[in-house]
Amino acid sequence: MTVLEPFGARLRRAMDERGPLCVGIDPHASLLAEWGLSDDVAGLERFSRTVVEAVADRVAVLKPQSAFFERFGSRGVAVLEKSVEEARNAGALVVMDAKRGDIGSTMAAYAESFLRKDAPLFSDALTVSPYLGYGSLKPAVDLARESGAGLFVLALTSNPEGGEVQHATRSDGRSVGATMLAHLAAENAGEEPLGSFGAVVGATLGDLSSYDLAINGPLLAPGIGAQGATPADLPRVFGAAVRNVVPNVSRGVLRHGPDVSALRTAADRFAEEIRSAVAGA
Ligand SMILES: O=C(O)c1cc(=O)[nH]c(=O)n1[C@@H]1O[C@H](COP(=O)(O)O)[C@@H](O)[C@H]1O
Repeated sequence: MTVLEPFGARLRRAMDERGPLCVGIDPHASLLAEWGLSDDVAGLERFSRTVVEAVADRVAVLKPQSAFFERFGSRGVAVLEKSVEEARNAGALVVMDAKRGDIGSTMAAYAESFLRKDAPLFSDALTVSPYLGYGSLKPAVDLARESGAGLFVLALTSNPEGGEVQHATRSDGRSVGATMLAHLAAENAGEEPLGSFGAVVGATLGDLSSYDLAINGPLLAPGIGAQGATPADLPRVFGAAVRNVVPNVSRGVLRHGPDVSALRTAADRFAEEIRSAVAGA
């Protein structure tokens, strides 16, 4: 089996070559309807194929949201498998957005599902939740390292409800979100050109200058488009860390379908706005 180069190195190269945009594959029932597709496996397959065809050859990352596929049971998961394969074949990195998190022994099984190189759903990286304790993610960290894959750990999420957990202060005065960032910085120490263990930090959060975002790893930044953030917000939110930001746009691009060239144009427009915002930072 070929050994993959570490995810962080592959991601850095993809960001340099294609720009950092991540397009989400989020087949909401409402989007299937807007695209004139049926709310079934055939509609799901057409939707996902169209997004891959439109953007997998031009963006650094595609992020399928697993729930929208799981909704259709095993046949939906089969579509997800195919989408991952097609997107990777077209040169995009795939971040599986499944937000897994469990006690360590069960976490090992989730890791086997997404991070073992020959698993049917193997993805370049996986979103994970550390709220059973960062240490519970160890099996995923270990297998990701072995496979050349990565993780995106929920640190400061884009939704307004996240603060009650993530901004909570520990007895040592550090917030829970900052603690997750510190764990990731330790994971990525010494890695070049970029570590493989990223944080999810919402682009919607405003000024994050009180957080140390210098984790030497990627920062997946959802919230642009439908949740109200814009590419122009990125330098203000992320400061010097903006060069490691992978901004995600899902509905902001997807609402332009089903026309392939309209989807491409929308993705290109976001990519260009992101490029100029980051260049001016
Ligand atoms: O991990 C994520 O991707 C994620 C974390 C977060 O804090 N906020 C967030 O919106 N997401 C995901 O990012 C995508 C955002 O979609 P749009 O709001 O349509 O651009 C969805 O798939 C969310 O599940």
